[in-house]
Amino acid sequence: MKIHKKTWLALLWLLGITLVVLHGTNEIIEFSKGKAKSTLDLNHNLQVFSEITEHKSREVIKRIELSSRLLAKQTDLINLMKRREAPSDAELSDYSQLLKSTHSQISVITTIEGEILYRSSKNFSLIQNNSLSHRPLFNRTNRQGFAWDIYYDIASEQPSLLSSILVKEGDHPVGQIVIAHDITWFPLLKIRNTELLLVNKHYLAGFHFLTNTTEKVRLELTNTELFKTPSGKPLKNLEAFQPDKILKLSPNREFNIPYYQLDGAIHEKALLSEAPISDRWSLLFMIPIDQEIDILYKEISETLTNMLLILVVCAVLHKFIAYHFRIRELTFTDELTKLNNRQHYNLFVPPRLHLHDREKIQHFGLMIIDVDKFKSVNDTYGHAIGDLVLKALAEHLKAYCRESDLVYRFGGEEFVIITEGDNLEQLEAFANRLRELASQIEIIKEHIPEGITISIGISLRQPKEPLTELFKRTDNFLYKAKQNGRNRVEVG
Ligand SMILES: Nc1nc2c(ncn2[C@@H]2O[C@H](COP(=O)(O)OP(=O)(O)OP(=O)(O)O)[C@@H](O)[C@H]2O)c(=O)[nH]1
Repeated sequence: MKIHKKTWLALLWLLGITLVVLHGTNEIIEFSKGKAKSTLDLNHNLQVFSEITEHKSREVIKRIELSSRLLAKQTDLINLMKRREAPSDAELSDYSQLLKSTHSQISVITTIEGEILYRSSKNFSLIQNNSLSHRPLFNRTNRQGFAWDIYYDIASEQPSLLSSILVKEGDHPVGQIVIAHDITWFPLLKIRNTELLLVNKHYLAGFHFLTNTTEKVRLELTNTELFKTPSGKPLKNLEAFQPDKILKLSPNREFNIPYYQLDGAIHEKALLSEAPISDRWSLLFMIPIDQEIDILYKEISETLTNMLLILVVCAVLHKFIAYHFRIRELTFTDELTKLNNRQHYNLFVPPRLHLHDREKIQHFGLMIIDVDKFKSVNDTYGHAIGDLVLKALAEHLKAYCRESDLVYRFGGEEFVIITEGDNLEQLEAFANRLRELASQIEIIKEHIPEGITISIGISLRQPKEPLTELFKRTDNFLYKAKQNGRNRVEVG
């Protein structure tokens, strides 16, 4: 079963969403952040989107311009011929150049398939020559004959004309033969047949012209007597058509139809009319058409749909991830200091103990920090200044800790730091530096001239020691620091 690429895209995003929802781990969140930066960059996507659209639109405009020029040229030539004037070589060469400049890569028609626009009693319809539901127009292996594609509708006793023939290469329409009655023979011989059969890029204009011409042809030919056979019998099932041969006919030659099928029998050299072609068929020409503009429009609309889909998904994911990060922030962050909170500690610290147990980490340290006499700070300077102290101290701790350290506000005026790799001496020295510097924090001293002091308890985790035990032991050292006069560090 072929899965559409949009479905893949949707599945991929769905997988992403599921991963983020199911595993709110750091890694996934960091990964999502990275993704958010690249693929979810709305501005970038919008820019790409507008560039594609602009590029495609420019192409369409260019093709429409060329198309109008070609159409104008064709109309000029037709008008010339209507006045029974021969176009000059220069004009023909212009036309030829224009065709050349507009044709696509296909340079030689290798196969010509017929597809026919024919009029039954009321409607015009398209018959594909390779369609099973219709008989082939052109039977290569058994060439029964070729003829103008004239169909006599016996039921209605009305002659019908296969008024135009679409020439295709594969599935690609490359030209359209239009038979018109009232104008002189288009001097196609001067323009190489292959050029006429080439794809040009002007489907819209070509089609417009074609439809008008076809309708005109239809109206004119319906009223003629052209469709009677010499014997006066109606023609029936004239099937085959060879555009290249028709193009080789010259205006001065008889319009000679070698074969046609009449009532199932093959009649050789039967003519539609004894009259020379110039009297009977005044115009036969091929209008190269191409659906490229149509295809471009389709491409644009597909691009639009795809890009819009991506943008919608991006927008939804943006919101989703933004909410996700916000919820995560609210869950794991202390609102006042923006440090990690106790929930974060409960969730993310225990897994780290495994590393210590497996001796992947040599030292696992815990530090509990408490602001001394914080109650009196609040009482003396007010709660707002108390908050300011907590925020400033949090920044101070964050600034002096390593990236790998985990810094927590544990509640109230109590902070916790988890360290890895430092021995007790190193931790004590670090804690003392923190303590000394805390008393000099500028912003605090602006409000509290004497500054603040902190007390710190430190422990290193013993092998296999539960986190709660470690915390209790460290808290005892903090208590000891308080007992021993505050503004000091106690280790154990
Ligand atoms: N401004 C402010 N104060 C807080 C906050 N959380 C807790 N507190 C206050 O912090 C004070 C803690 O006081 P205590 O536990 O008595 O301890 P202390 O005054 O620091 O004394 P020692 O710890 O013994 O040095 C209380 O007055 C709480 O109201 C907060 O978020 N903002």
